[in-house]
Amino acid sequence: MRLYLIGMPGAGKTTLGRALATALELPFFDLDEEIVRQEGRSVAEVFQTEGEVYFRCREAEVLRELVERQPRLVLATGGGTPCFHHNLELLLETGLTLYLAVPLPELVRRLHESAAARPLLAQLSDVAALEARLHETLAARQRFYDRAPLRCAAPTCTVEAVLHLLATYQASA
Ligand SMILES: Nc1ncnc2c1ncn2[C@@H]1O[C@H](COP(=O)(O)OP(=O)(O)OP(=O)(O)O)[C@@H](O)[C@H]1O
Ligand SMILES: O=C(O)C1=C[C@@H](O)[C@@H](O)[C@H](O)C1
Ligand SMILES: [Mg+2]
Repeated sequence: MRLYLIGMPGAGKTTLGRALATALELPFFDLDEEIVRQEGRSVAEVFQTEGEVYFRCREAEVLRELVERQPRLVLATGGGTPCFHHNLELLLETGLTLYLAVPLPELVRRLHESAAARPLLAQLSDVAALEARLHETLAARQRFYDRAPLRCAAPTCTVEAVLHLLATYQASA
C-alpha cells in the first residue's frame, strides 16, 4: 500500500508518518527530504535561488519518480504538494491519502520558532503576521486538503487512531 500524509506546515506529517511507517512495516519517505537530497541544497536555498515555480516543478517530478519506484510506502508530502501540478490527483489515484487537520492556533504555536527558516513564512514581523499568513494559506488550500478520503484532527491524531481509521476504511472499501 501507499499511504500519503497531507496537511499544513507543522501539521505533524513527518512525525506521524515515520511512526505509521514503523507500525505498518512500510518504508518511510519525506518528499521535502527527497527534493533536498536530489538538489543537494535546502528547500530554502532552492526557493531563494530558483524561485517557487522551479520548486513546484521539482516537487512534482520527485513525487512522480518516488510513486513509480515505490509500490509500498508512507510518504509525508510538503505542505503545498496537493495544490500544484495535479499532484493531488496522482495521490488519490495511486494510494490512500490522509489529511492531518490541525487548528490554526496550534499551528502558530508549533511554527513560530521555525518560521524564519521557512521560505513561505519568513520575514513576518510578529506572531500576528504569522497567524494571518497561515490563515490565508489554509483558506486557499482547504479545498485540496478536504478531498483526502481519510482525515484525522489534532489532538486525537495518534498512530492508533490512524490504524483504526485505516482498518475501518479498508473494511468498507
Ligand atoms: N501530535 C503532535 N502534538 C504536538 N506536537 C507535534 C505533534 N506532531 C508533531 N508535533 C511537533 O510539531 C512540529 C512539526 O511537526 P512535523 O515536522 O512532523 O510536521 P510537518 O507536517 O512534517 O511539518 P513541515 O512543514 O516542517 O514538514 C514539530 O516540532 C513536532 O515535534
Ligand atoms: O507549505 C508549503 O508550501 C511548503 C511546505 C514545505 O513542506 C516545503 O515543501 C516548502 O517549504 C513549501
Ligand atoms: Mg515535514
